[in-house]
Amino acid sequence: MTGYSVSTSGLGVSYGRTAALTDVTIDLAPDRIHGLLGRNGAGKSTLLSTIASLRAPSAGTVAVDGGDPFEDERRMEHTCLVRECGDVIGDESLKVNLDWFALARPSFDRMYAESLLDRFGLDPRKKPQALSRGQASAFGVVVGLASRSPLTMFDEVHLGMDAPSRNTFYEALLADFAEHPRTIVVSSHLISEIETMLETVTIIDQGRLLLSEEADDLRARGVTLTGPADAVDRLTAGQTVIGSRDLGPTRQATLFGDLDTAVLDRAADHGVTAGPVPLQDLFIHLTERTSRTEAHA
Ligand SMILES: Nc1ncnc2c1ncn2[C@@H]1O[C@H](COP(=O)(O)OP(=O)(O)OP(=O)(O)O)[C@@H](O)[C@H]1O
Repeated sequence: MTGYSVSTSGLGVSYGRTAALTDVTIDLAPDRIHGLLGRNGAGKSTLLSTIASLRAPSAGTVAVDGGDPFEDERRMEHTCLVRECGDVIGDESLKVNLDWFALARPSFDRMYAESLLDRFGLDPRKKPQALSRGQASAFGVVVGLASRSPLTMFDEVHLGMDAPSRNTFYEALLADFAEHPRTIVVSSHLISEIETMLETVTIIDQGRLLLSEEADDLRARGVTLTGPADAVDRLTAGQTVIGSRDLGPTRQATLFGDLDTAVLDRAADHGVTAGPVPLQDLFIHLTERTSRTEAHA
Protein backbone atom coordinates (compact mmCIF):
# COMPACT_ATOMS: atom_id res chain seq x y z
CA MET A 1 0.00 0.00 0.00
CA THR A 2 1.38 3.42 -0.90
CA GLY A 3 1.14 6.59 1.11
CA TYR A 4 -1.67 9.09 0.96
CA SER A 5 -1.31 12.58 -0.41
CA VAL A 6 -2.61 15.48 1.70
CA SER A 7 -3.82 18.81 0.43
CA THR A 8 -5.68 21.70 1.93
CA SER A 9 -7.17 24.65 0.11
CA GLY A 10 -8.01 27.93 1.81
CA LEU A 11 -8.33 26.03 5.08
CA GLY A 12 -9.67 27.94 8.06
CA VAL A 13 -10.35 26.54 11.53
CA SER A 14 -11.78 28.55 14.41
CA TYR A 15 -12.42 27.84 18.07
CA GLY A 16 -15.34 30.13 18.77
CA ARG A 17 -13.98 33.59 17.98
CA THR A 18 -10.33 32.44 17.91
CA ALA A 19 -9.08 31.83 14.37
CA ALA A 20 -6.49 29.05 14.78
CA LEU A 21 -5.89 28.65 11.02
CA THR A 22 -6.57 31.11 8.21
CA ASP A 23 -6.41 30.41 4.48
CA VAL A 24 -3.91 27.55 4.64
CA THR A 25 -3.20 25.91 1.28
CA ILE A 26 -0.66 23.07 1.20
CA ASP A 27 0.15 20.00 -0.89
CA LEU A 28 2.04 17.15 0.74
CA ALA A 29 3.14 14.46 -1.70
CA PRO A 30 2.77 10.77 -0.82
CA ASP A 31 5.61 8.59 0.47
CA ARG A 32 7.74 11.38 1.87
CA ILE A 33 8.69 12.65 5.31
CA HIS A 34 7.25 16.12 5.83
CA GLY A 35 8.08 18.52 8.65
CA LEU A 36 5.37 20.79 10.01
CA LEU A 37 7.03 23.59 11.93
CA GLY A 38 5.63 26.47 13.90
CA ARG A 39 6.05 28.25 17.19
CA ASN A 40 3.84 27.56 20.21
CA GLY A 41 0.22 28.22 19.32
CA ALA A 42 0.97 28.52 15.57
CA GLY A 43 -1.76 26.02 14.71
CA LYS A 44 0.17 22.77 14.11
CA SER A 45 -2.06 20.54 16.25
CA THR A 46 -5.16 22.15 14.81
CA LEU A 47 -3.97 21.47 11.26
CA LEU A 48 -3.06 17.85 11.98
CA SER A 49 -6.29 17.10 13.83
CA THR A 50 -8.28 18.63 10.96
CA ILE A 51 -6.41 16.50 8.40
CA ALA A 52 -7.19 13.49 10.63
CA SER A 53 -10.90 14.44 10.55
CA LEU A 54 -11.04 14.99 14.29
CA ARG A 55 -12.08 18.57 13.65
CA ALA A 56 -14.19 20.09 10.89
CA PRO A 57 -12.90 23.06 8.87
CA SER A 58 -14.64 26.41 9.32
CA ALA A 59 -13.60 27.36 5.78
CA GLY A 60 -11.89 25.73 2.80
CA THR A 61 -11.27 22.04 2.16
CA VAL A 62 -9.05 19.12 3.17
CA ALA A 63 -8.28 16.22 0.83
CA VAL A 64 -6.54 13.01 1.89
CA ASP A 65 -5.69 10.58 -0.91
CA GLY A 66 -7.60 12.88 -3.24
CA GLY A 67 -10.90 12.98 -1.32
CA ASP A 68 -12.67 14.40 1.71
CA PRO A 69 -11.58 12.35 4.77
CA PHE A 70 -14.43 13.53 7.01
CA GLU A 71 -16.49 10.50 8.12
CA ASP A 72 -14.84 8.47 5.35
CA GLU A 73 -14.14 5.05 6.88
CA ARG A 74 -11.30 3.99 4.58
CA ARG A 75 -9.38 7.23 4.84
CA MET A 76 -9.89 7.48 8.61
CA GLU A 77 -8.74 3.94 9.43
CA HIS A 78 -5.66 4.44 7.23
CA THR A 79 -4.74 7.70 8.92
CA CYS A 80 -2.88 7.61 12.22
CA LEU A 81 -2.39 10.76 14.28
CA VAL A 82 -0.16 10.31 17.31
CA ARG A 83 -0.71 13.03 19.88
CA GLU A 84 0.83 13.66 23.25
CA CYS A 85 -2.58 13.29 24.87
CA GLY A 86 -2.45 9.59 24.05
CA ASP A 87 -5.68 8.30 22.50
CA VAL A 88 -5.16 5.05 24.42
CA ILE A 89 -7.20 3.01 26.91
CA GLY A 90 -5.60 4.24 30.12
CA ASP A 91 -6.66 1.44 32.45
CA GLU A 92 -5.82 -1.51 30.20
CA SER A 93 -2.32 -2.93 29.73
CA LEU A 94 -0.11 -1.91 26.80
CA LYS A 95 -0.61 -5.45 25.48
CA VAL A 96 -4.41 -5.03 25.44
CA ASN A 97 -4.00 -1.61 23.85
CA LEU A 98 -1.92 -3.20 21.09
CA ASP A 99 -4.66 -5.84 20.59
CA TRP A 100 -7.12 -3.01 20.15
CA PHE A 101 -4.92 -1.09 17.69
CA ALA A 102 -4.30 -4.28 15.71
CA LEU A 103 -8.09 -4.58 15.24
CA ALA A 104 -8.63 -0.90 14.44
CA ARG A 105 -5.69 -0.38 12.06
CA PRO A 106 -5.66 -2.54 8.90
CA SER A 107 -1.87 -2.30 8.35
CA PHE A 108 -0.89 -2.77 12.00
CA ASP A 109 2.16 -5.03 12.49
CA ARG A 110 1.84 -6.66 15.91
CA MET A 111 5.27 -8.29 15.95
CA TYR A 112 6.95 -5.04 14.98
CA ALA A 113 5.01 -3.28 17.77
CA GLU A 114 6.31 -5.78 20.32
CA SER A 115 9.88 -5.40 19.11
CA LEU A 116 9.50 -1.61 19.47
CA LEU A 117 8.13 -1.99 23.02
CA ASP A 118 11.29 -3.89 23.76
CA ARG A 119 13.53 -1.27 22.15
CA PHE A 120 11.93 1.47 24.23
CA GLY A 121 12.10 -0.66 27.38
CA LEU A 122 8.31 -0.62 27.83
CA ASP A 123 6.71 -3.40 29.88
CA PRO A 124 3.63 -4.73 27.99
CA ARG A 125 1.90 -5.51 31.31
CA LYS A 126 1.95 -1.87 32.40
CA LYS A 127 -1.06 0.39 31.91
CA PRO A 128 -0.76 3.71 30.05
CA GLN A 129 -1.96 5.57 33.14
CA ALA A 130 1.07 4.21 35.03
CA LEU A 131 3.61 5.43 32.47
CA SER A 132 5.84 8.47 32.86
CA ARG A 133 5.41 11.29 30.31
CA GLY A 134 8.37 10.07 28.24
CA GLN A 135 7.22 6.44 28.39
CA ALA A 136 3.72 7.46 27.30
CA SER A 137 5.22 9.37 24.36
CA ALA A 138 7.32 6.33 23.46
CA PHE A 139 4.18 4.16 23.49
CA GLY A 140 2.57 6.66 21.10
CA VAL A 141 5.57 6.27 18.82
CA VAL A 142 5.23 2.46 18.99
CA VAL A 143 1.59 2.69 17.96
CA GLY A 144 2.31 5.25 15.23
CA LEU A 145 5.14 3.29 13.65
CA ALA A 146 3.54 -0.15 13.97
CA SER A 147 0.29 1.14 12.46
CA ARG A 148 2.15 1.52 9.15
CA SER A 149 -0.73 3.77 8.13
CA PRO A 150 -0.50 5.31 4.64
CA LEU A 151 -0.77 8.64 6.44
CA THR A 152 1.02 8.78 9.80
CA MET A 153 1.34 12.04 11.70
CA PHE A 154 3.37 12.60 14.87
CA ASP A 155 2.25 15.72 16.67
CA GLU A 156 5.23 16.87 18.78
CA VAL A 157 5.18 13.43 20.30
CA HIS A 158 8.94 13.22 20.76
CA LEU A 159 9.20 16.32 22.95
CA GLY A 160 8.57 14.48 26.22
CA MET A 161 11.10 11.74 25.49
CA ASP A 162 14.71 11.74 26.71
CA ALA A 163 17.57 12.02 24.21
CA PRO A 164 18.32 8.27 23.83
CA SER A 165 14.60 7.51 23.33
CA ARG A 166 14.26 10.30 20.75
CA ASN A 167 17.23 8.86 18.95
CA THR A 168 15.60 5.43 18.97
CA PHE A 169 12.47 7.03 17.51
CA TYR A 170 14.36 8.75 14.66
CA GLU A 171 16.35 5.60 13.83
CA ALA A 172 13.28 3.37 13.88
CA LEU A 173 11.29 5.83 11.78
CA LEU A 174 13.95 6.10 9.09
CA ALA A 175 14.60 2.34 8.98
CA ASP A 176 10.90 1.47 8.82
CA PHE A 177 10.17 4.20 6.29
CA ALA A 178 12.90 2.79 4.01
CA GLU A 179 11.22 -0.62 4.09
CA HIS A 180 7.62 0.57 4.12
CA PRO A 181 7.38 3.97 2.45
CA ARG A 182 4.34 5.95 3.49
CA THR A 183 3.43 9.56 4.11
CA ILE A 184 4.84 10.79 7.40
CA VAL A 185 4.25 14.21 8.94
CA VAL A 186 6.29 15.22 11.99
CA SER A 187 5.34 18.44 13.75
CA SER A 188 7.72 20.26 16.03
CA HIS A 189 9.11 23.57 17.18
CA LEU A 190 12.48 21.89 17.92
CA ILE A 191 13.99 21.36 14.53
CA SER A 192 17.68 20.75 14.98
CA GLU A 193 17.28 17.06 15.83
CA ILE A 194 14.81 16.18 13.11
CA GLU A 195 15.93 18.42 10.27
CA THR A 196 18.11 15.84 8.52
CA MET A 197 15.21 13.44 8.06
CA LEU A 198 12.78 16.02 6.69
CA GLU A 199 12.28 16.06 2.93
CA THR A 200 9.89 18.99 2.91
CA VAL A 201 9.25 21.79 5.37
CA THR A 202 5.96 23.55 6.00
CA ILE A 203 6.03 26.48 8.39
CA ILE A 204 2.91 28.03 9.85
CA ASP A 205 3.00 31.15 11.92
CA GLN A 206 0.08 32.63 13.82
CA GLY A 207 -2.31 30.38 11.92
CA ARG A 208 -1.06 31.34 8.46
CA LEU A 209 1.13 29.49 6.01
CA LEU A 210 4.59 30.99 5.82
CA LEU A 211 6.12 28.52 3.38
CA SER A 212 5.87 24.93 2.21
CA GLU A 213 8.79 23.70 0.14
CA GLU A 214 11.58 21.18 -0.30
CA ALA A 215 13.91 21.22 2.72
CA ASP A 216 16.93 21.47 0.40
CA ASP A 217 15.46 24.49 -1.39
CA LEU A 218 14.93 26.23 1.93
CA ARG A 219 18.47 25.41 3.05
CA ALA A 220 19.82 26.75 -0.25
CA ARG A 221 18.35 30.16 0.61
CA GLY A 222 20.71 30.54 3.54
CA VAL A 223 24.47 30.59 3.90
CA THR A 224 26.98 31.36 6.64
CA LEU A 225 30.15 33.29 5.86
CA THR A 226 33.01 32.89 8.31
CA GLY A 227 36.31 34.77 8.19
CA PRO A 228 38.06 38.02 9.13
CA ALA A 229 35.43 40.53 10.31
CA ASP A 230 36.27 43.25 7.75
CA ALA A 231 36.21 40.77 4.84
CA VAL A 232 32.87 39.32 5.98
CA ASP A 233 31.42 42.84 6.31
CA ARG A 234 32.54 43.76 2.79
CA LEU A 235 31.03 40.60 1.32
CA THR A 236 27.73 40.92 3.15
CA ALA A 237 27.16 44.64 2.51
CA GLY A 238 23.74 45.14 0.94
CA GLN A 239 22.56 41.57 1.66
CA THR A 240 20.02 40.31 4.19
CA VAL A 241 22.06 39.40 7.26
CA ILE A 242 19.90 37.49 9.76
CA GLY A 243 22.57 36.82 12.36
CA SER A 244 26.16 37.62 13.21
CA ARG A 245 28.56 36.53 15.93
CA ASP A 246 32.22 37.12 16.65
CA LEU A 247 34.90 34.87 18.05
CA GLY A 248 37.95 37.09 18.50
CA PRO A 249 38.80 38.57 15.08
CA THR A 250 36.62 36.01 13.27
CA ARG A 251 33.06 36.90 12.33
CA GLN A 252 30.32 34.53 11.23
CA ALA A 253 27.41 36.15 9.39
CA THR A 254 24.28 34.34 8.27
CA LEU A 255 22.66 35.48 5.03
CA PHE A 256 19.16 34.65 3.84
CA GLY A 257 17.24 35.37 0.67
CA ASP A 258 18.20 35.70 -2.97
CA LEU A 259 21.91 35.22 -2.49
CA ASP A 260 24.35 37.00 -4.73
CA THR A 261 26.36 34.07 -6.11
CA ALA A 262 29.20 36.42 -7.08
CA VAL A 263 29.69 37.06 -3.36
CA LEU A 264 30.03 33.36 -2.68
CA ASP A 265 32.48 33.00 -5.58
CA ARG A 266 34.65 35.80 -4.17
CA ALA A 267 34.51 34.53 -0.57
CA ALA A 268 37.47 32.15 -0.78
CA ASP A 269 39.71 34.91 -2.24
CA HIS A 270 39.07 36.90 0.94
CA GLY A 271 39.82 34.03 3.32
CA VAL A 272 36.10 33.58 4.01
CA THR A 273 34.44 30.17 4.02
CA ALA A 274 30.80 29.60 3.07
CA GLY A 275 28.74 26.97 4.88
CA PRO A 276 25.17 25.75 5.31
CA VAL A 277 22.65 27.27 7.73
CA PRO A 278 20.76 24.94 10.06
CA LEU A 279 17.01 24.90 9.36
CA GLN A 280 16.48 25.81 13.00
CA ASP A 281 18.21 29.18 12.42
CA LEU A 282 16.14 29.88 9.30
CA PHE A 283 12.98 28.93 11.18
CA ILE A 284 13.81 31.30 14.05
CA HIS A 285 14.53 34.11 11.61
CA LEU A 286 11.38 33.58 9.57
CA THR A 287 9.03 33.32 12.52
CA GLU A 288 10.69 36.18 14.43
CA ARG A 289 10.42 38.45 11.43
CA THR A 290 6.72 37.83 10.90
CA SER A 291 5.99 38.31 14.58
CA ARG A 292 7.84 41.63 14.52
CA THR A 293 6.18 42.73 11.30
CA GLU A 294 2.75 42.02 12.72
CA ALA A 295 3.58 43.65 16.03
CA HIS A 296 4.57 46.88 14.27
CA ALA A 297 1.76 46.80 11.68
N1 LIG B 1 -9.72 23.95 22.35
C1 LIG B 1 -9.35 25.19 22.07
N2 LIG B 1 -10.14 26.23 22.37
C2 LIG B 1 -9.79 27.51 22.06
N3 LIG B 1 -8.64 27.84 21.45
C3 LIG B 1 -7.81 26.85 21.12
C4 LIG B 1 -8.11 25.47 21.41
N4 LIG B 1 -7.09 24.71 20.97
C5 LIG B 1 -6.17 25.56 20.43
N5 LIG B 1 -6.61 26.83 20.53
C6 LIG B 1 -5.90 28.03 20.03
O1 LIG B 1 -5.63 27.84 18.64
C7 LIG B 1 -4.34 28.30 18.31
C8 LIG B 1 -3.53 27.15 17.69
O2 LIG B 1 -3.32 26.15 18.67
P1 LIG B 1 -2.59 24.79 18.32
O3 LIG B 1 -2.70 23.91 19.54
O4 LIG B 1 -3.11 24.28 17.06
O5 LIG B 1 -1.07 25.28 18.13
P2 LIG B 1 0.29 24.46 18.10
O6 LIG B 1 1.09 25.03 16.97
O7 LIG B 1 0.02 23.00 18.05
O8 LIG B 1 0.97 24.88 19.46
P3 LIG B 1 2.02 24.13 20.44
O9 LIG B 1 3.33 24.00 19.73
O10 LIG B 1 2.12 25.10 21.60
O11 LIG B 1 1.42 22.81 20.84
C9 LIG B 1 -3.73 28.86 19.59
O12 LIG B 1 -3.95 30.25 19.59
C10 LIG B 1 -4.55 28.20 20.67
O13 LIG B 1 -4.62 29.03 21.81
